[in-house]
Amino acid sequence: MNEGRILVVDDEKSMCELIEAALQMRGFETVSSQSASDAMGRFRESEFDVVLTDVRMPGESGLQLCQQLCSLRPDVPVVVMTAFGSMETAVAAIRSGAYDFITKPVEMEVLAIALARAVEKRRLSNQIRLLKQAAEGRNTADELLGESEPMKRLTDQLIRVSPTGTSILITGESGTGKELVARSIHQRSPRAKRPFVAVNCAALSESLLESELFGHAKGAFTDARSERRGLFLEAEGGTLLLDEIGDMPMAMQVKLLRTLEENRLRPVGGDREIEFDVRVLAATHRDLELAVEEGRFRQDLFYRINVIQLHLPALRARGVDILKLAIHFVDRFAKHANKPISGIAEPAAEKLLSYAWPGNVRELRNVIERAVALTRYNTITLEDLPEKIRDYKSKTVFIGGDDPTELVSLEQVESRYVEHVLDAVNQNRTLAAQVLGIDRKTLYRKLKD
Ligand SMILES: Nc1ncnc2c1ncn2[C@@H]1O[C@H](COP(=O)(O)OP(=O)(O)OP(=O)(O)O)[C@@H](O)[C@H]1O
Repeated sequence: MNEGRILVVDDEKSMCELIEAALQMRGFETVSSQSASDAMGRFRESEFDVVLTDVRMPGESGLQLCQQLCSLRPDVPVVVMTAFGSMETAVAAIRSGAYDFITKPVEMEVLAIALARAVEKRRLSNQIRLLKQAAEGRNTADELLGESEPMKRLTDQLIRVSPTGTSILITGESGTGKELVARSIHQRSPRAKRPFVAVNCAALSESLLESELFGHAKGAFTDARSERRGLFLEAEGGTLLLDEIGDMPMAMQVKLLRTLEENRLRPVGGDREIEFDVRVLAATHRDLELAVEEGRFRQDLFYRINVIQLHLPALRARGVDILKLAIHFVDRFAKHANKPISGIAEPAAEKLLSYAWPGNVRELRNVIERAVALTRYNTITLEDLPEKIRDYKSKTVFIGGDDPTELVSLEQVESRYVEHVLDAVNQNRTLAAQVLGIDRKTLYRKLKD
C-alpha cells in the first residue's frame, strides 16, 4: 500500500539513504535530494504529499526551503528535522510554516508516525477543497437544459465525446452556454473529481495571460514578489477551459501550441520545464476558420484544438426550449426572492418565443430575473418584460423594406435572405453557409456581388 510520496532533503547522502530505506519498508514512496535548490526543482517537477527536510545545509537552509515551499504550495505539509534540544530552531521552523518537526537523532518509528499524520492532513485538506468546489459548482452552475432537436443532438455528442479525453472546440454565440457545456464535459469525464478551471483569454493582455496560464518564477517581472503556479498546474489532473480562444494574441498562440504539443510548460522567468496532465477545452464565439484564412489565428493551433467541434445553437433556434428555460429560471428566481410565482402568462410567453435573443440564454436569464423582481402578480405578465421585447416585431425576410407592398426581384430576395441569415448567426460565415446550404466560396461571391 502506498502510504504517501515523500521528498527527503538532507545534505548527507548516507542520512538520506537511511531514512529512505526505513520509509520504504513502511510503505512510503520516496525521492531524495541533497540541497534546497535541487529539492525545489524536484518539487516543481512532480507531486509530493509531504516534504521532510533537515535544517542545516550548505547553501539555502531547510527553513528557507520551508518558506518557499509554503508560499508555493501551502497544501503540501513540510516536516523539519531539528537538532535535539534546539527549541529555538523548532519554533523558527513552525514560524516558517512547517507543519511539524522531529528531533535528531531520528527515531524511524516516530518519523513514520509524523509523516503518516502529515500525509493524512494533506489528503483531508484536499478533500475539503474538492468538496467546497463541488458545492460551489452545484450552487452556481445550471444544468444544461434543452429538449429541442439541436440540443438533443448536442447532448448526444456530448455524452459520446466527454469520457474520451480528446480536445474539443466549443463554438456558439455569446451566452449560448459554452462554459456550461465545458463543465458538463468535465463532469462526465474520468477527471470529474479533479479541478475544472476556466480562463477568459480575451480579458488579459498577452504578458498577463502567459503568467496566468503558465505561472511565473519569483522576480520574473516587477510585481512578481513570489512564485505563482499557473492555471495549467492548478488544473492538474482535471480540465482547463480556454474561453474566447479566438481573441488570443498571435504570440501567445505560438507558446500555447508548443505547450500543448509537448505537454510541458515553462513558467515565465523560470529555468525548468514542468510536465502537466490536463485536458484542454477551448471555446469561442468567433468564426475561427475565417480567422485562420485572414491570418488572425494560427492554422496549426486550430487543428490542435479542433479535433472535435461542438456547436451550440443560438437560443432563437431552440424553439420551445425558450419557454422551458424561462420557466426554469422563473422557478429558480422566485424561490430566491421568496415570491409565489408559478409561471408565465400566455401573451408574455408569446413575446418570449418571438424575440430574437441576441444575448441568448444569458439574456433570457437576466430578463426573467428582472421580471420576477418586478411582478406584482403570481405569473410573469407582458408588463414585466422589457420594452424591447414587448415591442419586438420579428422581421419578415422577404419584405425587408419599409413598404410592405413593395415587390422585389428574386435577386434582391436572395441578397436580403443572406443578410438575414448572417445577422441570425452573428456574422459567422461558416455557419451561415451551412444554414444556406452553399459552400463558403459561393457565399463570399454572393456577398461581393
Ligand atoms: N442549456 C442551458 N440550460 C440552463 N442554463 C443555461 C443553458 N445555457 C446557458 N445557460 C446559462 O446561461 C448563462 C450563460 O451561459 P455560459 O456562460 O455558459 O455562456 P457562454 O456561451 O460561455 O457565454 P460567453 O460566450 O459570453 O462566455 C449561464 O448562467 C448559464 O448557466
